Amino acid sequence: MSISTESDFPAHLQPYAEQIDGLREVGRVFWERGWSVGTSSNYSVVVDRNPTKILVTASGKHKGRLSRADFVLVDSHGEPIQAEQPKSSAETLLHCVAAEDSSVGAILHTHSVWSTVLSDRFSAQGGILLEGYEMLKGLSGVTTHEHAEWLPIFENTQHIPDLAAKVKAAMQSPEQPLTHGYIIRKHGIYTWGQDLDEAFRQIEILEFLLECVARTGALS
Ligand SMILES: CSC[C@@H](O)[C@@H](O)C(=O)COP(=O)(O)O
Ligand SMILES: [Zn+2]
Repeated sequence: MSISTESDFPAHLQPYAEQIDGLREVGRVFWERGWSVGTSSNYSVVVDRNPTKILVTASGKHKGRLSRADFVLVDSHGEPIQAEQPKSSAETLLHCVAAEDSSVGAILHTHSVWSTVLSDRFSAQGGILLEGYEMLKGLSGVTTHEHAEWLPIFENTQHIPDLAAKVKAAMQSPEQPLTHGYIIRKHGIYTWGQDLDEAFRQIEILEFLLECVARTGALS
């Protein structure tokens, strides 16, 4: 396991030490829960809005063992702000499209077993309906278990700009805008919040609800 020291903490990232340590803690917790095993997942925090600066995990890093150097600052188009940084997440553009909403301050992506399994099981329906659960109230703005949460499923692809364009259109859809997140088929979940705490809480709630759906199916 690599242990980071101040000497390998790049100077341009040092102003963001708090956010970086928050994202490293997310990686440790999600790894322990089996939601971010190996190099899967990516996480980000919006650290500036004028102009937009997003701190995102570097690509291909073990998310349970992120060092302080395993982060990249990108602009709103996913381009690195500073030269000589590691490569940012292969899915950086998915963070950028979510961050276009000015109320979004943090974006989290997990590769849990339940979201992966259910994304395939429900792909023909185009999404998963989560309704009737008390735990729905853990999602921002939801105040009753009678809420019906639609979690859309997008086809997986290795061409992230295409997927980012589809997610962007869905986020701006007047009929059914993406509110709390979405799933990528046989891949994982993306969610977000106004800050890292809110995004963390939302992924916990979504993971819990998906496990309920999956286990309910297994019982019938
Ligand atoms: C285990 S490979 C997973 C990747 O292809 C990708 O989906 C992922 O979540 C992590 O990619 P990364 O480029 O490290 O951010
Ligand atoms: Zn992924």
